[in-house]
Amino acid sequence: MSDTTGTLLSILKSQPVMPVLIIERVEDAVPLARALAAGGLKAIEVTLRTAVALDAIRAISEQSPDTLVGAGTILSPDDYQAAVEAGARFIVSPGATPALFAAARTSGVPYLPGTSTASEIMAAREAGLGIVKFFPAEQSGGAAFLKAISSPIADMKFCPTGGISLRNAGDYLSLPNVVCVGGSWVAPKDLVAAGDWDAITKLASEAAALR
Ligand SMILES: O=C[C@H](O)COP(=O)(O)O
Ligand SMILES: CC(=O)C(=O)O
Repeated sequence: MSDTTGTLLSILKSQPVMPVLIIERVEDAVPLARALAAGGLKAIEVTLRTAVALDAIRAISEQSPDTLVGAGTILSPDDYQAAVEAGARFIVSPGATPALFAAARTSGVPYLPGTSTASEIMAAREAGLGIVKFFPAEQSGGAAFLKAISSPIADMKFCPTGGISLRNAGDYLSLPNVVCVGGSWVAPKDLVAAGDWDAITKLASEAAALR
């Protein structure tokens, strides 16, 4: 196992649910991260889907010391580097490309690529990674896919994401090859817009108690 896979596994094993966040207003970043950490979800993924995402990652890494912030929706090596410079402690992408595997090889910051087929999982394994995202999980075969893949590709671990909520998270978390699940349900858009941080802490506590 590579050092970065070891680092990533210890981050992802520390909680059953990884919040996947789309932050529209930079001023929401720190209170949102603190609300999630108060509920027990300290590792979070801020997606690079908004203009303020890098500033949000920077603010969280500087002002929410209990949080371990990662960056999602990394589509290029430039995104990878910008996210690391902003303070991201791990990097997530919806799929994977040779350029991103190369960026990961030369970075000390671990990479969690998205996969949804046996060949993509094998390519990540060949690149030296021991854990990948399974995305979009529900649309790509769900828990049944991960159960089926565990026999031919027995040494890979997964963080399924996409279409997962409190209702079906247990189907994934009960599988031995699943380390945690990702999901946006712990930070709903309306609660973030309303600044209802207590409600988000409650959702995070429910999620943190899974498994
Ligand atoms: O793009 C989607 C995110 O990865 C999370 O998916 P979700 O909103 O279905 O939880
Ligand atoms: C969906 C996902 O994996 C990402 O945005 O990075």
